[in-house]
Amino acid sequence: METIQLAFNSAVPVTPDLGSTCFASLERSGEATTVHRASSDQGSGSGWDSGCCSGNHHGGVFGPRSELIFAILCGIFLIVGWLTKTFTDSPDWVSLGCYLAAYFFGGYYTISEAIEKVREGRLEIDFLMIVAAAGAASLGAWAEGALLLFLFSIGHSLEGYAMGRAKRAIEALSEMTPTTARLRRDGTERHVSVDELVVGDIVIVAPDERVAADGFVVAGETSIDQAPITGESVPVDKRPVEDVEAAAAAPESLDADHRVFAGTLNQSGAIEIQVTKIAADNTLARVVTMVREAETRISPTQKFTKKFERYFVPAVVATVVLLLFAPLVRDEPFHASFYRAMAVLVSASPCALAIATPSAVLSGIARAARGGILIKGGGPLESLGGLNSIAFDKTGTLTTGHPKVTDIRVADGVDERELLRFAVAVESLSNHPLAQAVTRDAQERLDAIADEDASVRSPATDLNSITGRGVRATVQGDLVYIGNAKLFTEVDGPSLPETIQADDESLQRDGRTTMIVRAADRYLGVIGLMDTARPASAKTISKLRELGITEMIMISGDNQRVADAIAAEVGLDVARGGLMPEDKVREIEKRRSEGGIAMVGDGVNDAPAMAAASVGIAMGAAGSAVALETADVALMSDELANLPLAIGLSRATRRIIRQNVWISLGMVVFLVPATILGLNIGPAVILHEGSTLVVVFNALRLLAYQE
Ligand SMILES: Nc1ncnc2c1ncn2[C@@H]1O[C@H](COP(=O)(O)OP(=O)(O)OP(=O)(O)O)[C@@H](O)[C@H]1O
Ligand SMILES: [Zn+2]
Repeated sequence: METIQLAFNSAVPVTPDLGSTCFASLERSGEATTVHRASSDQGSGSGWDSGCCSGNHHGGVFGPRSELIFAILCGIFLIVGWLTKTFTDSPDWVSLGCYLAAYFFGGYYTISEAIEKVREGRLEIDFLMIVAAAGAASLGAWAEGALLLFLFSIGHSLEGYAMGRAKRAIEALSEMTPTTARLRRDGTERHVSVDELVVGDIVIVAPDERVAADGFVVAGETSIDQAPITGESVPVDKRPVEDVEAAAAAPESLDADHRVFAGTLNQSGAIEIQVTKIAADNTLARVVTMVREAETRISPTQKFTKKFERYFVPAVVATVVLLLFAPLVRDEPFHASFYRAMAVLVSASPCALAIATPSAVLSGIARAARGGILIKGGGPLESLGGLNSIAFDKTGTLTTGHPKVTDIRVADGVDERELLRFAVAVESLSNHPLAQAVTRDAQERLDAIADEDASVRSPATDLNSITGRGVRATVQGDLVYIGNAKLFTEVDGPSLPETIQADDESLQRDGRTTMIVRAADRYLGVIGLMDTARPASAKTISKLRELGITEMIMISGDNQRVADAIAAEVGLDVARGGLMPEDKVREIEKRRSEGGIAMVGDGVNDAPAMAAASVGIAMGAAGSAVALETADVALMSDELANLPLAIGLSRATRRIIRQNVWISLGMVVFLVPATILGLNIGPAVILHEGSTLVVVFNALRLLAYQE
């Protein structure tokens, strides 16, 4: 019976059936994926359905390792049988008994699998093995038959075991979340299952405990090891939010020092958190689901190998049938021809080829996930490894995304307080990073220069954002516009006065992002903001350059001067400023045609550009559901520093895929003529299985990939 253990949520149908690509599955089951649900009697072995040559983990009397143990028993009986026959005078039935036992243990899983596949109309290599072994027995060549079964079963149980390892590396992620939480409700504390938690619950997290739910801190201070989610090695400090209601209303816009994620490890302080996501919906659960889905997406190389097999399989079948007619042209008994044909079939079965890419993709994705990088399938993984250009968004990607108000230039005859009040009223409705900075800093300045009661402030209504330009809202009946100079060339009303224009330009020359404020027909002034480059950006860029990324550009909606300043600071070649989202898309497409290009953004307003790129990479995806869903590659941490790891790993994966394809094809190319010319089925099986194992273990090296 073929089973695969889905450690949890067995409703997720995501098991690639590598088997459907295997030779000899005389193509009745051409579908790409087949689902094998866990059967309840299975142990903990999260096997991998490498279908092709079985390779599954079978449960059984010895638990999840039964298949391997059976294979070993087969080998032992084979040796004992051979020794007694060769070196003792014991009666024949002793060695025959041993061989029969060897047949039983070696053939048990092979037969049950072959039967199951034949029922599904698939004729695979296990069936051939049985035929060959039975043929051997009927000719009295018990030892040879047992050797075949032994080699076949040991090879495939090892292969299944190895693939299970890669699979477990992913499943391990999901085991990070605790199953129970300490819930405080109605003044009492009790342990409940995490599935019972609802949004708004207060959960207590003790020191050295894993956080039970996604949420934000409402009491206590601590630092948290977020490595399971973001791959960051340094714990992140956490402190309570100031305004619980506001935090609950918009948990996604909270800073990293308030938000916590299920599965991360609390360090020394006890904290209370308010739950923002139910268990099934938390970041880790979503990541695990996506990683599982990712494994099933077919990569370009896999497409190629499948196509190859479509032509290859019929060719081999034809050859084998021809070989069966050898006695017509050669003087040899039929069983010799039959054996040769079987040996050719084994040799030509592209098991190694079928598993070459999926094993590497699986290991690569698992290794990336451990580093806080979610790669959504073999496609993105392979494209990521082949990149030579990367485009970056500016705000929140290369810069911290937390701009500060640095300058306030008031127009002649305007009271600074008026400018600030309008700005705060309007921008408090927007959640653009610039707006957040204005709301915070201008309010602070307002508090400093005019000790007024904030409640008398007139609120703004009807906020409209004008993409790439700014915002519009109504305050006390006045239409207020805030945005860049371009905005005011496009909207009705008086055009930009020269003084304002001069202020705007002088601020820009100092590398400031600027916003001009106009209420009704009056220009009130210009606000200058500055965002600083992330400390890690420059180092990351130079690492990427070392990795051989030749072209790196910045595409920004901010003005050209700011774009240039930041680009120079972090070491980018080209900066394009003043771009609308559609300009960004055009910029990407222009470069895409010259080869692969990735777009790195924070996933909020960069979605079109990310979609246009060969690979869309989102940063800070742990904090943004949208970024997590839409990107091809999601860097869970809000750090660019993981990008070189992602690219290095993808390159290594591509390299290993290439090696694997050569190894598997090479073995077929060698074995087919060799068996036609007389190589025995025994060595053919050893080499065939050997190449399959080499391919899988080669792929597993990726699990240990270091930057
Ligand atoms: N809420 C706002 N208030 C004032 N001006 C704004 C606002 N939103 C956008 N702008 C103006 O529009 C410009 C472009 O904004 P947009 O959000 O498109 O930039 P972006 O492409 O995300 O920028 P970056 O490349 O810096 O990430 C800003 O530089 C600013 O001048
Ligand atoms: Zn095989």
